[in-house]
Amino acid sequence: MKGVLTPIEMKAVDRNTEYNHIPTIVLMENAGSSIAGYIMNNFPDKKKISIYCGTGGNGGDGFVIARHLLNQGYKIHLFLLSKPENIKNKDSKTNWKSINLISKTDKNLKLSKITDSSQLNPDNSDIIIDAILGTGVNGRLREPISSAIDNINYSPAIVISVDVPSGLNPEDGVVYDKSVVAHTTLTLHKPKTGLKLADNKYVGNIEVLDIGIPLVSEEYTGVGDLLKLKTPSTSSHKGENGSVLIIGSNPDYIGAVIFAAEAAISRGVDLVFIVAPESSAKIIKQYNPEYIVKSIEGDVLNMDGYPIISELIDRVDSILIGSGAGLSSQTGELFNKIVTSTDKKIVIDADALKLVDKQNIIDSNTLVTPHTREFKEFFGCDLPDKRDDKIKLLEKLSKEYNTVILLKGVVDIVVSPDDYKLNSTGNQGMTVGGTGDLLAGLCVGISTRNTLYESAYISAFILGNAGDKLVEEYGFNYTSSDLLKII
Ligand SMILES: NC(=O)C1=CN([C@@H]2O[C@H](COP(=O)(O)OP(=O)(O)OC[C@H]3O[C@@H](n4cnc5c(N)ncnc54)[C@H](O)[C@@H]3O)[C@@H](O)[C@H]2O)[C@H](O)CC1
Ligand SMILES: [K+]
Repeated sequence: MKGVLTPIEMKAVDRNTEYNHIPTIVLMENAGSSIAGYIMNNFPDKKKISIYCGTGGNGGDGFVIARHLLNQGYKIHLFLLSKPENIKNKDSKTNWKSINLISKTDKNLKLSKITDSSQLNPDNSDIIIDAILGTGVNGRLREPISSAIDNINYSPAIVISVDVPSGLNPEDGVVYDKSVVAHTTLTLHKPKTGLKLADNKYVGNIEVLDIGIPLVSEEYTGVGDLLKLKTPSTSSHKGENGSVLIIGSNPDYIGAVIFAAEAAISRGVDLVFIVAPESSAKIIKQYNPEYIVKSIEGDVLNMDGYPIISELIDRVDSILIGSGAGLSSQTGELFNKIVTSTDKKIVIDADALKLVDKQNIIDSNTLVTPHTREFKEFFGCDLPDKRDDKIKLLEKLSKEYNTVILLKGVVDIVVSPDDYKLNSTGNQGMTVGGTGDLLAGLCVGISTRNTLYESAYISAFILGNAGDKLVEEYGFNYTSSDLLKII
């Protein structure tokens, strides 16, 4: 598992936790109470505390912290840096209502709604808690947040930032406008990449607080991972939303490239080029006018097609080789030439796994998608029985051959040189022909805008999920065409 997360990876883990039946308000409660616990353990005697709150989840953490510290006898002045109706986050809204109610009854809590910076006065509390902005900050800091940050930075108080110092970019750690200068940053669940990249002056010492997110939310795929998909921009022109080249098929089997092409198109890919032997090219062309089909002379894919292929490689984002290509040595020569002559992303699937020499992928940017038997043939070694041993072996091979490995199985194991993820969606109905081509098509389609690693585990999740939906309706005898309709 990764030690630091980008904000979007954190959001995905958050969302996966909800998918794993833990409501997000529980995470906010855990965040707030663990931060309050840190304050009580480290500053037992500091009794006057200011908490500055924004309108998102970070602010919500602040409301929870106030509630817990009040119970420990602290005097709290809570500043909401907005009108309450601007609080969008549903969990923050709930905690706002509660802390607002408490302020009517508990004399140790003073609550101020700051809508204009003129309402801010020098802050002489012992401790200031910065719960203004966390991973959701974007753009120049608006008022009164901007002045509040100045106020905080001028004060002599010990400043504790919740999750991220407000104003610091949580991804790259850059201060584009201004940021709170924190004595300590209490980051939730895992450090965000920005904290590690930032000038330490802003972050102070980093403490990582657990908030009850189970390992499964990171180790396994979930709906949260779909948040990582780069959505096609509406104002895009043809080809901006990704273009792929699929090289496959042989006279006996043309369905593979069609399933792969349709799956890629289902992910919003604009341009699908297909290179096939002339005998199958004619039929493929008729299937969908969207395809740009180039045919190669001869019955099977061979080196005569390399000139047109290398031209197309320059025009696309990602390449898929193997779908129903057959096992002729001429095709093998072509595939090995392709993997050694471009640094574009390449998905090596199906028959290509029997034709490409693993030594040839080391300097390329590849994803291999074997099932158990294809794995043994491609890597020339057996798979251990225990899953942890499988993961260790896959991590070793992934590093050795600089490739992402999607090992298909009841639980798919996806391994990159620096991380792994498991996918448990799907069912035994998925063994029907064509599902591997759909998966490869999803991978090459998603990889036009995401990494090969993300595309592999997100594709496995999407396809398995589609299969699970079909089982509910049809039992196990569904077809790949049914799957295609769902994805
Ligand atoms: N698993 C977890 O990590 C948990 C995290 N939690 C906390 O939630 C925040 C993320 O919440 P989110 O609502 O996505 O974003 P923020 O609260 O950081 O800010 C969004 C909020 O702020 C406004 N805003 C954004 N940019 C600006 C700006 N430039 N100027 C002014 N205002 C701005 C925006 O309008 C939004 O209203 C995370 O950091 C944690 O602290 C939860 O506790 C749950 C578990
Ligand atoms: K903050």
